[in-house]
Amino acid sequence: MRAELFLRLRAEKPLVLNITNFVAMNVAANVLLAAGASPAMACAPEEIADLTAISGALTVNFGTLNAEWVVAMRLAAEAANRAGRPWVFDPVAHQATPYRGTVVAQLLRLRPAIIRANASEIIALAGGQAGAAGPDAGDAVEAAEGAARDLALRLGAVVAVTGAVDFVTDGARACRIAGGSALMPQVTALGCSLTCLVGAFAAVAPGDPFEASVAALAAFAAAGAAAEVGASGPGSFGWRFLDELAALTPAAVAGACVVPA
Ligand SMILES: Nc1ncnc2c1ncn2[C@@H]1O[C@H](COP(=O)(O)OP(=O)(O)O)[C@@H](O)[C@H]1O
Ligand SMILES: Cc1ncsc1CCOP(=O)(O)O
Ligand SMILES: [Mg+2]
Repeated sequence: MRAELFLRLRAEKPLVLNITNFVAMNVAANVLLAAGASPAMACAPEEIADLTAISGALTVNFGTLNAEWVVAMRLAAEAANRAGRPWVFDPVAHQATPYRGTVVAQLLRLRPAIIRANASEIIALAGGQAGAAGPDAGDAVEAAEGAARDLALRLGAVVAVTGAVDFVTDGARACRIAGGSALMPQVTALGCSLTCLVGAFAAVAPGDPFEASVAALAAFAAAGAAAEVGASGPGSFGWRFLDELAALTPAAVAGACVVPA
């Protein structure tokens, strides 16, 4: 299934609309291009519904939030729902401020198909006490697995928690994905970029956000492990990672360590 989705992504090059943060815009566009998708970054409320309607999927990331972007995010999520397109939510550091907390509640009501976040963000989303307030995780993925299952059932969404070993669940099914590299959290916006890649896989997997999420995380795990070979730090890892994403094969995506949980 993962290899098939990857081949479909490469063949169809889906247009993926991303409302993402200033830090991630360039990084994520390069990640999507390297993986084989077609990225569009936008945030104007005036055009966001129109752009959503012509895109295969929408991703929403509120890392560098402001009031105008919140309007765009709501309009885009509503347009995605109207058009039957999946939308993926990355609530970066939503636990940091009351403003983010208000916005996260508004956006969750608009029914994301997939939530992709780190362990601290998922724990906080489920109402728990997170070990970090900023964009970097302060909790292990294992500590967020219960919260992820609860959220998936409560929201009717797939929840993908990332870290050293990722965890994906739709409330009924669950699996863990190992691989990647400890250098990944040392390169900014790779988590945000992964959210965009989850959107790309969701665009070519209509009706199966669970498999789409697993495939995207497996692709990152495979490319991350390969990029670590020969990398001497976060800088060289960053460009090697893009090269490895571009060089990914269906066999490498299928061969990633994915274990039912
Ligand atoms: N210690 C680690 N070892 C291997 N892969 C990791 C590690 N930490 C994060 N990753 C990978 O980095 C990517 C981004 O995840 P993460 O760092 O959790 O997101 P965020 O940047 O949103 O906090 C994911 O593919 C994840 O599997
Ligand atoms: C540093 C930073 N500040 C606001 S958004 C952002 C990027 C976070 O990226 P990621 O969640 O992928 O580490
Ligand atoms: Mg993040």
